[in-house]
Amino acid sequence: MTEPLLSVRDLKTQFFTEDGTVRAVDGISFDVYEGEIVGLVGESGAGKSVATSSILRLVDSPGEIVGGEIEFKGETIFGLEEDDAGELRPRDEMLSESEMRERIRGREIAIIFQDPMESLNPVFTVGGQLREFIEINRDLGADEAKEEAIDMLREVGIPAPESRYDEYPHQFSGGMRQRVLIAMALACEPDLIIADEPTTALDVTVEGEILEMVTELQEKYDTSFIWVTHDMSVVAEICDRVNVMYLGEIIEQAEVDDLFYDTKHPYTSALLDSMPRPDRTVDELRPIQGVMPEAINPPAGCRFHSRCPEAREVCREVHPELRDLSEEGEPVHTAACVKHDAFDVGYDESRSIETQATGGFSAGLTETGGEAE
Ligand SMILES: Nc1ncnc2c1ncn2[C@@H]1O[C@H](COP(=O)(O)OP(=O)(O)OP(=O)(O)O)[C@@H](O)[C@H]1O
Ligand code: NI
Repeated sequence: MTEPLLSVRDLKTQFFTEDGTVRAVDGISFDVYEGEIVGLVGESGAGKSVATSSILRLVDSPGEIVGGEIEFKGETIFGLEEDDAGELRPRDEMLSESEMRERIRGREIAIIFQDPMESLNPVFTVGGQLREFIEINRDLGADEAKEEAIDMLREVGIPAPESRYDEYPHQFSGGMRQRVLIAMALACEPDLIIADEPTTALDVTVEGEILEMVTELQEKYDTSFIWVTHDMSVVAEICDRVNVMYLGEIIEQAEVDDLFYDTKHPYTSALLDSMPRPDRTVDELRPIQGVMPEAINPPAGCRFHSRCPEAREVCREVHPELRDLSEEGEPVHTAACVKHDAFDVGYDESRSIETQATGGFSAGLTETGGEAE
């Protein structure tokens, strides 16, 4: 197998707040290979955005990447080592802040956010902003950059790009603005585009059109994507491989078809049951029970046990690491759930517990779990 374009290993990012340490990203590992769209999916607060800002080293105080490694095209975006005194310090080969700013962000790794108005300036024309961005990042002259900007607008499906070039962001619809941001992201021909819920605020039809366009552009440019979403139907539509996040951890990792048709983690099943599907009526939708606990004090054992319909006593005690559960010769499919035989921690013999998913107990009672033994 070829080397991954991006490799994230045991990444940990925390926020040091007055209330305590928020373990927003708590030891995640995943790879992105050339030309694939990798999903990062999970409910609000799972740590998806913190994970992506960590990859760009854009985590601000009181947040900090406290551990792990991020390698991109053989270079170290993040990595620590112990010095002679046993203190952790950045490795020598770690890219400097100016290298990140001037060479990596925007050029080699582009990012698209949910709200295009965060990235577009309302007082300048759309075309002007795109042209300036191309001028700066690709060292082109103004005329050439303008031509390129119009081409890019056409490429992302803006009708009559020559005349729309001179319009202001507020004259564009939400979907059109998001297309402009995709044009901006593609303009520098980056190797990787990180898309953080770019279609979440749009209506389903517009979202569908944009996802279709991205799929086409992805094939044309062979760009890799990390696609952040809380929506499994978006995953189904666009991703090649998926990482499911829960409370700072990745709990299942698989190719998209395997994730949908051979689901291994109860949280993934719950996410899938909560999403509309063509083969089900709306009445059959089952929202995930309970709320995600705080990332300041994650529950012991499996972090999902307080909401899991299949939880047993052992789930309160054993904190499962991701394990590959695929058959020999099959693509890797990892999950962090002890109900699978591969974990061999006595799940079958363990007694079922009541959780928010089975009814009966409040979040407080199941999380402390004191009366179990
Ligand atoms: N600046 C901050 N200070 C303190 N905690 C933070 C900060 N930013 C994020 N967090 C916490 O980190 C955790 C992960 O947040 P993150 O924004 O990554 O979630 P997410 O999966 O992107 O959710 P959403 O779908 O709502 O965007 C949450 O518990 C959040 O409260
Ligand atoms: Ni987010």
